[in-house]
Amino acid sequence: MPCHRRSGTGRHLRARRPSETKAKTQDMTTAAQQNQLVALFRDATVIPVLTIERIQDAVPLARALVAGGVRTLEVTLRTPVAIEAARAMMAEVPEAAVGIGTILNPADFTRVEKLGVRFGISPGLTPDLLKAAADSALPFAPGIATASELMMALTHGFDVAKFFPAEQAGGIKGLRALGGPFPNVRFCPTGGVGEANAATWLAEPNVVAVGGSWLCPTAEIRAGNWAGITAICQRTLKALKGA
Ligand SMILES: O=C(O)C(=O)C[C@H](O)[C@H](O)COP(=O)(O)O
Repeated sequence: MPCHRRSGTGRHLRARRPSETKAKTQDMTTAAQQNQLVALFRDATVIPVLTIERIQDAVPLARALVAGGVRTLEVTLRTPVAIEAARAMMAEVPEAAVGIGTILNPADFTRVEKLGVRFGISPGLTPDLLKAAADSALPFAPGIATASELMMALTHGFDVAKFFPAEQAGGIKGLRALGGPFPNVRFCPTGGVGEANAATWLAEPNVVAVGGSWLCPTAEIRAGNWAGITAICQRTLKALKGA
């Protein structure tokens, strides 16, 4: 599939900086990190976008998702307990591959890279955020909705991107149009993806995974309906297997 080719942006190597908790080493390139991310995303297929309001929900929620076969989790920085929630999930639910979403600026990135999470995601990008991410060892997928944003991401070596908001920013037709000039970019569409259309998105050759909140509705989290969340995950994965 053409989507497996790398864009070959030729990342320069950077020296280890002792001040960073998780330093980028001399033999590490952004391209290698992007390949790690592709492997993780492909394995995940679906990535729940989690908004955790109460710290005590973090571990049972992660367990419910893992029980439903969904192991790669995006904890968004939308709530004050997000960082603590990610820490608790990593400590108590080692089967989960925990990442952080809604990274909006370099300060967020710095907080996140110290956590030891598997990946970072943002809904959009800024030059400062891309620079922070390119200097870091943490695999990162910037959010893009336009060709210009994608070009900026590529300039910094990022050829795996979150396409956000996927449905609202052109849907499958929009993604296909972007695939023309950028055949080597791999995408994780998020925003408006759900049980009804996940398979359609995943059938696109340049889509490595889809993300969304449908796997973990706020109402179910608030109600502590962990069995219900497990059931949504199982139903979704079953439908995708049959697709
Ligand atoms: O918070 C973030 O970091 C985001 O980038 C946005 C989320 O990924 C989408 O809002 C999820 O969209 P829905 O699945 O339609 O709810």
